[in-house]
Amino acid sequence: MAQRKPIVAGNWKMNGSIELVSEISTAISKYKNEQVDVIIFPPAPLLCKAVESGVNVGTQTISEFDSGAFTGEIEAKLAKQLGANYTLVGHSERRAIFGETSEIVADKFAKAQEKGLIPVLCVGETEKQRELGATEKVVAEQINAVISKLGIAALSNSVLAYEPVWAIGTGKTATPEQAQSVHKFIRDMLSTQSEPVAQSLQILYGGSVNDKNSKSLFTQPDIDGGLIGGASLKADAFVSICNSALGNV
Ligand SMILES: O=C[C@H](O)COP(=O)(O)O
Repeated sequence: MAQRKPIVAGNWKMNGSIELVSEISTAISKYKNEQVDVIIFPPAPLLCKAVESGVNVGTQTISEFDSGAFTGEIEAKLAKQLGANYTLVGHSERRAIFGETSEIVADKFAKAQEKGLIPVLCVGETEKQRELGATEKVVAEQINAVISKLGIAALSNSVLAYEPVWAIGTGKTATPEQAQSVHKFIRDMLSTQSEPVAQSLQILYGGSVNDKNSKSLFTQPDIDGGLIGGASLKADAFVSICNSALGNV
């Protein structure tokens, strides 16, 4: 089986402060040469502060357009120049609140890669969709929107995050077995198109991950770390989650 380096990513959403950048960057500086990649996704106004602090940084979304009359948007080329290395695309809050369709998400994914950012493609089903037994169908459609536009090879320079919408910010984490089952489904689905891409792709779990449940999630064979919301805003909890990705908690 391919060795995949774990990633622990903190999505601050529209939270945080200059002080928090300083606190978290100090707390996670010890992971620089460790066997885990730690990435912070601060709100856009904190991007430069976060880069200056020395942490590995991504944006929470990116425009599918090049520069121009797009008030409020984040340009991929500029984000890269400023020091971002990653961007989230298709987070469920962007899909649900800001109307991003899977086609728009695929355009954003393409623009990110074109400008040198690594896209972290977020996918996941709602509670209703899970109840209807449509989890795999929904996740497959969200991933296939990118593959149809760019081909399977595009996924080799990206990260995937499975985030069941019902588990986000609710305290209702998927069980390790539930999460592993969807991660395995994704890897099996991709392996029908490219075994090397399927085996090397890092697939993160997100949804109410905390310092108590991270280890049992991260030790699942197809879970390669986490995309952390609320718990990434607390230095102690976030450090503990990073440690569990290293397997030393
Ligand atoms: O991007 C992160 C996810 O939305 C998870 O958020 P949460 O850890 O607060 O549930």
